Amino acid sequence: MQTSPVLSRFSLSVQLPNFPMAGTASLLTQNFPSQPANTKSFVPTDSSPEAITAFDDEIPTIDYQLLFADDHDLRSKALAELGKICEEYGFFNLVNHGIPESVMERALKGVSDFFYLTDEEKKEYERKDSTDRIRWGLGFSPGDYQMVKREYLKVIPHPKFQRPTKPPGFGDALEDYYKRDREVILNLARAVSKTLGYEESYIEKVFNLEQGSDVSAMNVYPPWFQSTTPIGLPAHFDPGYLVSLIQNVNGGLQILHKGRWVNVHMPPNAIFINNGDHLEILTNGKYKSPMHRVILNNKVRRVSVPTVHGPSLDTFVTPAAEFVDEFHPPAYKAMIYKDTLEANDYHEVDGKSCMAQLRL
Ligand SMILES: O=C(O)CCC(=O)C(=O)O
Ligand SMILES: [Fe+2]
Repeated sequence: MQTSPVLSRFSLSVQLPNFPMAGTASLLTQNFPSQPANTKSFVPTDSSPEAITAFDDEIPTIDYQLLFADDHDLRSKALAELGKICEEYGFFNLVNHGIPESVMERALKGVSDFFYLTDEEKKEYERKDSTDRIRWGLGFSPGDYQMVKREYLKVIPHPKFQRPTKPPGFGDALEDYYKRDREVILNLARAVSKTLGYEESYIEKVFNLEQGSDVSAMNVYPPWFQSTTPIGLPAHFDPGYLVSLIQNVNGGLQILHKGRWVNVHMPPNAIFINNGDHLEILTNGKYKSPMHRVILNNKVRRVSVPTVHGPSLDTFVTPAAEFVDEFHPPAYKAMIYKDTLEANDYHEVDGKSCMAQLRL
């Protein structure tokens, strides 16, 4: 892996102009009683320019086709590489995954268009209950609910996708992408099972993926949001076993690797994958879930579509016996997947993590 000694500084240097809050101004005067009461200890307290700098280390790449190659040697080599990356990094760019660029573009365009709807139109999806299947909302600055950093739309692609009905065609575009994304992730889970020494259906069975709970929290980070800090989404971990992410422009996502922040650069048409908390629990800490955050960029409007792929809601997630012995005692509490999400009030991506409660 090539390591750049050069710190790449985001050009914003925290001098964000006081642009008017286009499109969201009226929302800011409203009360959002269901916002999280706190953002826990993962919120970085230091958001000075130095604190948001990150390195441009190379992000590992996995060629999806090679994981399933007919050629035994090619396949074994690719699986060995996948295992090493899951253990040493916990994230990678997935290329050659077979999802047509047009499918990804259509989904991203749909998300972008959704966020251009009027506040009135979007408010139909404002949160009413923590289990709402489609939910739109604003992400705020830690500790300051006047300071908007991002807008999000959350949907549940699986087990039962309930499509947003506007703008026209958006639901279909999402459904198409989610279907293909899920296929890729299920195959990836098979490959990951093998890297752990199990038969390929291991994760599928132990997490009951037929009824697997997938959650997609689409985001837009417009450049005009007023900001005293450049953090668009505070540092956090994702639940689930694997998380997939696509975006419309490169840059903004940073991930913690070996104690330092790394800018996530994605080649065109790649899908960014990271281990989720529940893969970390299953492997008793072997395949760790990486901490990540989003830094605002005041030049571009960035849209991202992360999808958390999780066990079925009733799965009792516990470290697998194969990863526990007298030298490796269980490092995590066992808990039903739904309860871990509920303990977090379903705010999977708002700077909180179930891991704090699950680590022993
Ligand atoms: O927008 C991004 O790049 C990342 C979003 C994220 O981490 C999340 O939604 O969990
Ligand atoms: Fe995340």
